[in-house]
Amino acid sequence: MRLHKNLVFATISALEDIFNQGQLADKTVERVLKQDKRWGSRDRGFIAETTYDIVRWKRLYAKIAGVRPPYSREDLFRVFAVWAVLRGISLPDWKQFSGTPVRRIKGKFDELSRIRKYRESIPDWLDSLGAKTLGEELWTAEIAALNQQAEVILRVNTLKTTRSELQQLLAADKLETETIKGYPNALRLKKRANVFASPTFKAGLFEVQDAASQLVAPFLQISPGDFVIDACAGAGGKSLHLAALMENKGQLLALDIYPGKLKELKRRARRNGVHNTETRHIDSQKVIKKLTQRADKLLLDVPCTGTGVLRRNPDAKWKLQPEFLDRVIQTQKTILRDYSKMVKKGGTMVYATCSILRQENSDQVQEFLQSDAGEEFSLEEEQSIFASEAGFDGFYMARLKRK
Ligand SMILES: C[S@@+](CC[C@H](N)C(=O)[O-])C[C@H]1O[C@@H](n2cnc3c(N)ncnc32)[C@H](O)[C@@H]1O
Repeated sequence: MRLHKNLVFATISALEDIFNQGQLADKTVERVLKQDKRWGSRDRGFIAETTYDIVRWKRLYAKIAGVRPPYSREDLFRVFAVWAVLRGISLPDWKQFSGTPVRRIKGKFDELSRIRKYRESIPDWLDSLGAKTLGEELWTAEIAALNQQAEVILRVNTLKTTRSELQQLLAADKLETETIKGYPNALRLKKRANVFASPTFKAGLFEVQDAASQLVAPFLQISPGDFVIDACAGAGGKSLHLAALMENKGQLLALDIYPGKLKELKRRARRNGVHNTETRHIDSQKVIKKLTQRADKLLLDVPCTGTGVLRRNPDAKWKLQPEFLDRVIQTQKTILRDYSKMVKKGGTMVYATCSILRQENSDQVQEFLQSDAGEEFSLEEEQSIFASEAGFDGFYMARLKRK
């Protein structure tokens, strides 16, 4: 592979914003990719994938390069050089790369690869917590799996098409896909591509959604005529799936504390041909109170550390702090206590996270069941999905029944 100056410089700018300005990796990459209209898909792919790669391996590469934050441009070029050397890419004779110690980089890599927190490029506190929570063996496998780049998985919008029809339409658009056993509405892209540019996406025939995430809506076991509440709906990834399973019948109420996310949900719902969904902004506790014992089915896809989705958000490894874990655990407790009141007697609730930490998952559910608010509930089924076992994102879901 030959390195092109403008692509490498664009990558360095992206890294500067992410590492030094604390900007989000996805938003930064999106912005940088708009800088030059002449870039083709391979150029864009290089910038996006290299940036993500270096974000993912930041601790390891910075240690090998011997640089510390805040990173100067020279530091970032050194980190970039480590990335290139470890991938066997020969460095061009630009002044930024002069004197790169290729043999030393390889030697340091071998030495640091023996220590998990460097090899997997994770903060000390997260490494200790993961090992304590999951046990050494599972954590070692899990963090390695969470450091792999996520594949592109689509969820077929069954309100508008079928899986085989979509597969054919995508193939006509040069997007080859394959089905995944055990995931009835999923298609895996054989080769990474920008699916959002496809007319099939614009026509609402699919959404991009990880296979593990596609298990959550069916886990709620909804029937078409149900009154369903998705209480932490965000921009509606799972609401759209719920609406499709409901076959546009019954009623789906999507709630969130951020009206901007609900606006995006409405836009996506229009594209998806969803007609049974209403959004409501939670601007006070009254919104929840008014819905007391109304829901046949309630989904609590609560805010969490996102430790199960590090494959797609590698910068979360650096943004996440122990204090955030404590705070989010409190938020989850409050949501479970207050929002569970919306479930009818005889109704069902699913509590879900994209975290692999027990503290946010089964511990929360057990504590809820033993509390006053959880008195009338019993646990019907729970499922922990690990990236190292399933090959998809890490997820947790528990289905509880109200007596
Ligand atoms: C894991 S995300 C939900 C993702 C969404 N269900 C999806 O599938 O795309 C959690 C959501 O909870 C929302 N949230 C945070 N605190 C909340 C609260 N107290 N009540 C309701 N929603 C809340 C966040 O804004 C965020 O959209």
